[in-house]
Amino acid sequence: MKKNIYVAYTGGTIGMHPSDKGYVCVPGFLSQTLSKMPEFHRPEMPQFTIHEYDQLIDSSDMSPNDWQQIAEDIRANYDQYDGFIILHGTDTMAYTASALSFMLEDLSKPVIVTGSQIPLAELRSDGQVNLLNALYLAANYPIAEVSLFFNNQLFRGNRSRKIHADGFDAFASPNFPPLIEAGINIELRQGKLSQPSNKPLHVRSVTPQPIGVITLYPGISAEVVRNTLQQPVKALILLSYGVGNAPQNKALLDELAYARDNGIVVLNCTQCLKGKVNMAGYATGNALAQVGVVSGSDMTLEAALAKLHYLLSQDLSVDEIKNALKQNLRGEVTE
Ligand SMILES: NC(=O)C[C@H](N)C(=O)O
Repeated sequence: MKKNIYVAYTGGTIGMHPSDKGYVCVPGFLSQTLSKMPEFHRPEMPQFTIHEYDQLIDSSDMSPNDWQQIAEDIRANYDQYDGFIILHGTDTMAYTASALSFMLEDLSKPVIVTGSQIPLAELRSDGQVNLLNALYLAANYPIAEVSLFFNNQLFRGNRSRKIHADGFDAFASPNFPPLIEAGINIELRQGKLSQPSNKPLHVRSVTPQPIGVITLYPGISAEVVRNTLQQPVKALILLSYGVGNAPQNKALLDELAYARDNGIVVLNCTQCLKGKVNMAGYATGNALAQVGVVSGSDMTLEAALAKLHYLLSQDLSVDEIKNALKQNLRGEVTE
């Protein structure tokens, strides 16, 4: 029996067409392009159905409401298909992959997010390799989690980041090894793939949440932090230096203490690409811990933001949210 894969096209370069304003999404164009590519219809390939969304978007326009639409779409088709491919723009792909990982609880089937840097219809497109491999992996490998396939590597979705604006190696997973490497052989990282759940899929809803993100820089003033902490902000991600350090500026630390006293969660993630936060390493990091800042450990910004959206959308107290942020919910953080 051939496997049956559901392909949702949300938008993004893979199905785009040039226009006088640059690339744009054109309804029907992706399906039309694919129908003319015989390799997708070879006997070794699974069966697949393409569902193009009514509003195809550049992924810069993605919002938590769109994450919800994708999650609902997977839920509605979960029993009829063996795996799911989400075709998505690369710009915010790592955010969507992270968000879906939290929203899709108890997955037992593969959900692979992919796209391309050059449209599928163009010469030298990377879309052919990305989509072909994603379909093949979804049909033949036991991937029971949300992952991201790009440039012959399958990454855990909530560990991935876009690291190259115009290269084919656009994604990396700086703090976690790739789940699968697709070379001459397809190599699985033993013990790294999540185990399939034996419970039914549970889709957790996410509603858009007011979350601030501040990158620390030399000379940052307390006013910048104060302005970001204005109502209705519920959480702040602080992209700190190195292992989680910040200037020992009293006015700035007072703003963070204000956040703590007013139920605003402050999460400390490093602005470094690799490694993790350790607020016990230096006095400058310890000062943050003293004012109630929570360690984001080795979570990516994308995973941290998606996790906060997810947690703030559930019925949880501030303390419960702070606790859950430190826990490994979907493989997003190293314990
Ligand atoms: N390569 C791409 O898909 C980039 C595009 N701007 C998008 O994110 O939709």
